[in-house]
Amino acid sequence: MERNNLYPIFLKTSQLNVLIVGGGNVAEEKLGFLLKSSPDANVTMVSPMFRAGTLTLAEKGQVKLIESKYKKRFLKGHHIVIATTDVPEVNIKVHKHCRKRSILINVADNPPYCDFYMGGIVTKGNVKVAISTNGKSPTTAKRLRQFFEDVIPENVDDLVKNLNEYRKTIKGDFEQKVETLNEFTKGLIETSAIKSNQEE
Ligand SMILES: C[C@@]1(CC(=O)O)c2cc3[nH]c(cc4nc(cc5[nH]c(cc(n2)[C@H]1CCC(=O)O)[C@@](C)(CC(=O)O)[C@@H]5CCC(=O)O)C(CC(=O)O)=C4CCC(=O)O)c(CCC(=O)O)c3CC(=O)O
Ligand SMILES: NC(=O)C1=CN([C@@H]2O[C@H](COP(=O)(O)OP(=O)(O)OC[C@H]3O[C@@H](n4cnc5c(N)ncnc54)[C@H](O)[C@@H]3O)[C@@H](O)[C@H]2O)C=CC1
Repeated sequence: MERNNLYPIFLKTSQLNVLIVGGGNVAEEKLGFLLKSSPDANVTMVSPMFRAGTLTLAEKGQVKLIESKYKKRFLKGHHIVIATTDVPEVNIKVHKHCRKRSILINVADNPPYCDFYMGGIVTKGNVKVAISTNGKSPTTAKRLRQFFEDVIPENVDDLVKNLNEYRKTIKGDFEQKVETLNEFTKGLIETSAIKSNQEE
């Protein structure tokens, strides 16, 4: 069976600068998903035109809009770039410039030119789940995202917060703490395993 070898990480986008090249449909979609997951992300967009919806989204977040064609000087200070123009040569040029500068680049909807893929993302309080199909079926990533949005309970965050409090009260060395926390949370997995077996 093929397997997904990508390594997911959870970026602190408030400490990073993201550049989106282009201001059309795809740019707006990517910006929308980015801000949905990370409303505090620092984003700059460069494009000769922006959609009305993009302007609205930009007002809600830390988004700077530059009305211009792409120039490589706009890469300065950016850690991550998403290229979305409708001119393939421009996207490929952005890719080349980023590679030269070791900046991570995603050419939206163009897997061979992506250092990373955007994923389907579910956020429930402190809990976040990110989904990738290895670029094979973004639609499946979207459907799985919708599925997990439904099935992960809203109060999962209470569990995390309670365990965080409990964690502070446990005495003993690191190993004892790990053991206590594992013993305490064992039931969570067993209960759901029993439940799903019963449902089958
Ligand atoms: C490889 C990847 C690179 C990247 O863009 O990062 C990529 C590539 C491509 N997307 C395409 C199209 C569509 N993308 C979506 C939706 C999403 N696409 C996203 C990610 C990714 N898309 C990365 C892989 C993720 C993974 O590993 O699974 C999501 C998860 C996140 C996000 O966009 O932020 C977001 C859902 C978010 C959500 O809802 O939660 C839909 C569905 C819809 O809009 O209803 C369609 C139309 C239906 C279809 O075609 O499937 C095409 C064909 C373009 C063409 O036809 O030319 C390619 C190119 C190709 O596959 O070759
Ligand atoms: N719209 C969609 O759902 C999908 C689009 N695509 C592809 O993705 C690409 C982009 O699609 P859309 O966003 O819909 O196109 P679009 O035409 O809505 O947007 C393109 C954007 O790129 C900007 N742009 C053009 N040249 C530029 C330059 N030199 N520097 C900076 N910005 C520049 C334009 O001003 C515009 O804002 C196209 O190649 C399209 O074929 C692929 C899959 C789905």
